[in-house]
Amino acid sequence: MAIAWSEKASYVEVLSRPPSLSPPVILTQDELKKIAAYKAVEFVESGMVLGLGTGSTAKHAVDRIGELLRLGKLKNIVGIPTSKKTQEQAVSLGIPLSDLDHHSTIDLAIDGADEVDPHLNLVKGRGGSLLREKMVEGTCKKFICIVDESKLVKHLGGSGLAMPVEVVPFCWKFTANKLQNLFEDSGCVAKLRNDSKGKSFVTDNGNYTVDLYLKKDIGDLQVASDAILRIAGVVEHGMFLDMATTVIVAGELGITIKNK
Ligand SMILES: O=C[C@H](O)[C@H](O)[C@H](O)COP(=O)(O)O
Repeated sequence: MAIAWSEKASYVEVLSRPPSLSPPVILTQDELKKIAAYKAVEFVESGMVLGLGTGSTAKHAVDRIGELLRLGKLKNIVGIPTSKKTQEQAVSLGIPLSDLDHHSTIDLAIDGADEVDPHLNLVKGRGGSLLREKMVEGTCKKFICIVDESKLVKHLGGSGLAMPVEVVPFCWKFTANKLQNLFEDSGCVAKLRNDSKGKSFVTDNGNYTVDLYLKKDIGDLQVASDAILRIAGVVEHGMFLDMATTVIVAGELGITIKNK
């Protein structure tokens, strides 16, 4: 049975719905993202230093944190945003902000993902952010990843969708060719990402993004990660290996919380 959206509650955790209640509404993907995000925010406590993620799922979590601060249900939160966009959102919500230079230990980070494998490894960056996310989420005590169930995969990178790599603009074609050749056996095609105006997409850090499209999965992820990072010109890639401590999945049958 599909999860039902309650008009009274901001989210619901139901596996079935009493027949006496009004007919359930099938949730949209965005509503599922919101459910996962709100669940994650239940782990936030006053006084925490929080990594604030980026993307359409993380946006719901940041909104919720802002709301709880405004209502006085959370106090003394410091947010470390993982992108300029999240920074703007947090500022608009009145969330006090800092950065890694001033807070090198983060209690909890909450962020979305593009793919999640059964070992809680992630692909991130299809929305344009990955480097700041990796810096922030790599230094937190707990990293809760929030997704709707469409993000679950058996193997990272095998979905035919982009595996993002942030590269320096200098001779990006050279770097893209190196990346494509590295994964030749997986039928890799490396493409520079463009923005909505058809110009090279520029990250928050002034870099470009090369998206790797793979026909097969890339085998051992740690080996692939190390090989990518050895290419001069690569800044960082979107595989977040062994980083998420918890993944909250919202789906048709309710919420699933997977812990490392
Ligand atoms: O670049 C974007 C980030 O890594 C996002 O967290 C990721 O793409 C998931 O985004 P969304 O929640 O919008 O699906």
